[in-house]
Amino acid sequence: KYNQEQEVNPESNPLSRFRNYLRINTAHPTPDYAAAVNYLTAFAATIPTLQIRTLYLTTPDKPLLLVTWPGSNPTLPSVLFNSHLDSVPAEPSKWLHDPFAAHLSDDGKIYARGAQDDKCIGLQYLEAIKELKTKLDYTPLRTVHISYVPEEEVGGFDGMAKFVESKDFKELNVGFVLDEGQTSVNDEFRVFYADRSPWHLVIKATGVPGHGSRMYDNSAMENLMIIKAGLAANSEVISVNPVFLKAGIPSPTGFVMNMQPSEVEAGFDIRMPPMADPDLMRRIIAEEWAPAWRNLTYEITEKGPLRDYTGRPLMTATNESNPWWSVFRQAIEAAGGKLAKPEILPSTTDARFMRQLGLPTLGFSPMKNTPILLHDHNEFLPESVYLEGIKVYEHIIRSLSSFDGVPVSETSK
Ligand code: MET
Ligand SMILES: [Zn+2]
Ligand SMILES: [Zn+2]
Repeated sequence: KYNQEQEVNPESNPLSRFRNYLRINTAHPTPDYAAAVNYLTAFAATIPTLQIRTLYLTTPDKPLLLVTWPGSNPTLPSVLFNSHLDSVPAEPSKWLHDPFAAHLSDDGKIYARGAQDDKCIGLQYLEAIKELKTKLDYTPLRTVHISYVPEEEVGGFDGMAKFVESKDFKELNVGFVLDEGQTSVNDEFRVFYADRSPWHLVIKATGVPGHGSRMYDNSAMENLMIIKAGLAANSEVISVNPVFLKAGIPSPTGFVMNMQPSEVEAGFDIRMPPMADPDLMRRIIAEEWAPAWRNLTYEITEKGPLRDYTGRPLMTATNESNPWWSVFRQAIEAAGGKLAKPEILPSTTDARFMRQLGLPTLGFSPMKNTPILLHDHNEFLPESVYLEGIKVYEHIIRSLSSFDGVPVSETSK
């Protein structure tokens, strides 16, 4: 039965399946979730014993696909592998190849939006299970779940945030989670024990309007310019990046040039590492970046949790106190891989919602010797890296799902 797909389409192999998945346009603002879910469902259905369910936690246009490989001891906590269905948008005119054509270059690179972030892992999970099941006839001890969630790239609020609150999630009895990670530019795989939490900050300056030729104090532009913003070098510090500016008085030919505006606005993407003190940050914004005495007002939107339900920073232990950590690390070694020192992810993933529950969650995508192109133009993944990733997941899924150690329910510290 598992050869059904090959019989229907003899051309079907891991690389063609990956490229076909990449051709489904799930980029915002109009992600085709239904097509992605149908595609993954059709492939998962070719692998024996997999159970497939689609959940609707918000509206019918935002499905969540759940694939389950039942373990021989279903009372043990399960292992969850997560990936998101959606992608950030792409600007086709700035790419070498159509971002939704999954073009294969002569040197073996697959170009597509989502190639690294994170359609690779979504299919690699299934390919690895297919190998374990159909070639090795392996049966897991613990149940293995794969979740394909919508809306990660817009904050996860209609996706993973709803899922972790659901009865369906509780019934999975999850003990450990692997979610997406990031590319490594050298020969070591990277692994992430925390994310940074995003804040959106909009600062609005008002000031005295006036003739474009005058040099007076307290203009809106001058007030905005006093904002102190810095660029961060690594993921352990708070980063503040300006992402938009709104200013000027529009005219039919562009902007009025000889009037100084009375209002200007700037938006910042702030990323808070898990140890950051949110109260201190709020105070710095209020007192130093947007002081009212300079006619500055501001609005902060905190896009997700910084602490778990017991008040602790959202970090997963990567030492002996977390038995899943050793199992994971050994699996990478068994696959012939080297692991870099665990890091905080500079960006943000749905992992934060699972860490908030106290679930040990690592961020990992098996991509090495590859430039970091997430959210960038010309995102690509070499075929060889994709195929090696399947082998790595075979080791990981096998090790985690056969781990018979005492599950620790509260291991995130
Ligand atoms: C705003 S929530 C995070 C969305 C996306 N994964 C990012 O890191 O930018
Ligand atoms: Zn991602
Ligand atoms: Zn992303």
